[in-house]
Amino acid sequence: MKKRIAVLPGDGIGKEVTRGAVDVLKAIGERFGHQFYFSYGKIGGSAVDSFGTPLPDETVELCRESDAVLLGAVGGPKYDQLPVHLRPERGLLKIRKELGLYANLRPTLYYSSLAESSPLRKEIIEDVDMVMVRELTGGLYFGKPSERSTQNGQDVVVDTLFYQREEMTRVIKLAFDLARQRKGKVTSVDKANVLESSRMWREVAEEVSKAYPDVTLEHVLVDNAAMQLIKNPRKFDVVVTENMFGDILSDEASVLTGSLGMLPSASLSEKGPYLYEPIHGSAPDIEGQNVANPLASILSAAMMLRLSFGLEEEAKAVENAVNEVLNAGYRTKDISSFGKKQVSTTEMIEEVKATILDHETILNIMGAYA
Ligand SMILES: NC(=O)C1=CN([C@@H]2O[C@H](COP(=O)(O)OP(=O)(O)OC[C@H]3O[C@@H](n4cnc5c(N)ncnc54)[C@H](O)[C@@H]3O)[C@@H](O)[C@H]2O)C=CC1
Ligand SMILES: CC(C)CC(=O)C(=O)O
Ligand SMILES: [Mg+2]
Repeated sequence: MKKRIAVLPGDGIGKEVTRGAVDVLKAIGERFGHQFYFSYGKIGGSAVDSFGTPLPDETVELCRESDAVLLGAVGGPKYDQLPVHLRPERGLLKIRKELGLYANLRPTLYYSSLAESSPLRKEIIEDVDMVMVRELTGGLYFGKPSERSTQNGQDVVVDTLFYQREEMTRVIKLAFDLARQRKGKVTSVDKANVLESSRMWREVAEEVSKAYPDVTLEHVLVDNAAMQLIKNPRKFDVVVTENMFGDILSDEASVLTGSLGMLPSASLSEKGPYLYEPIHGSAPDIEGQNVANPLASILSAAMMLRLSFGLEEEAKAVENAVNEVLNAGYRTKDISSFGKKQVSTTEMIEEVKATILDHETILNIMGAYA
């Protein structure tokens, strides 16, 4: 198979972890005989430095011409004082909008070998297997007006939460379709006791559910959901929610796996290309130290193999390699614990790659005797 992949490493540890996903995709290409062509583009602060904008037209073009997009992360203190339209995060929001990436899938999976890395007790997190479906191109992050002004001598500020009913319907439908392939339960998270947008969200969820009699729908208010995620996470299968709630709850959910550095994501659109990125940010506090966990980015590459290219066996090979490396005791600093082998970002990437390629050697040897 031949595929073109746009790679947008972005800023901070985005660059460090994206190298891992690219290396792993190359190893998969080598083992399974695929040709992946990588083209690099700028986004975020690095694009501001080179082009004076967080999302140059060239980058949008590159993504549109590609079969899939791999993104690192954007942002950093260097850019915090820039006017809003030049902030790195604007580049990320804009590429999501430009590519119509309305649904962001964030799976949270229990890794038995990482049980001791989570601050939560093993009995609570054991066997957690949920997917958060986050609406990605509407809500507060995109609402207009979003501005400051002065009224009667007072500084005032407004952000707008805007949704069209159809924007809610399409992402909620996707969540129901996903639940049908999984454990058959959708938890719709909102704040319908206060927000009109959430009352519409709840209505839409009820409407959509009529076409899915085999899927159970429950509504949970977002504050309660934040608590249940920590207290009783096994109750969740597919969680669907609007943009900002999903952003916040998915960082919280990452604690169930052991680290923010473990959670991958896939952003889906009507026509593609889809975009894959770890859920974490550019982590300026650990940038340049070669300690970032590359597994969220590597697991995002596995999602790309599965969802964009239909390469299930290859996706499993990546996920199995990650599991094997964790089972063998290799740990970046964020998931490290007593008695384990603490490794750097680059060493972790090498371990995953070697595990993928080792299997090729074993398969070749077996082939020779078949
Ligand atoms: N998708 C994106 O590009 C995102 C960008 N951001 C941006 O990133 C910058 C930093 O934001 P923060 O609030 O610090 O969030 P962050 O997600 O970058 O980091 C939060 C904490 O988790 C740690 N962490 C994150 N990823 C890790 C990894 N792979 N391995 C080990 N530790 C990891 C960091 O060291 C930090 O202590 C800001 O400019 C923010 O706007 C934040 C979230 C998402
Ligand atoms: C620019 C932000 C919305 C990025 C973020 O926190 C995320 O997508 O998780
Ligand atoms: Mg976030």
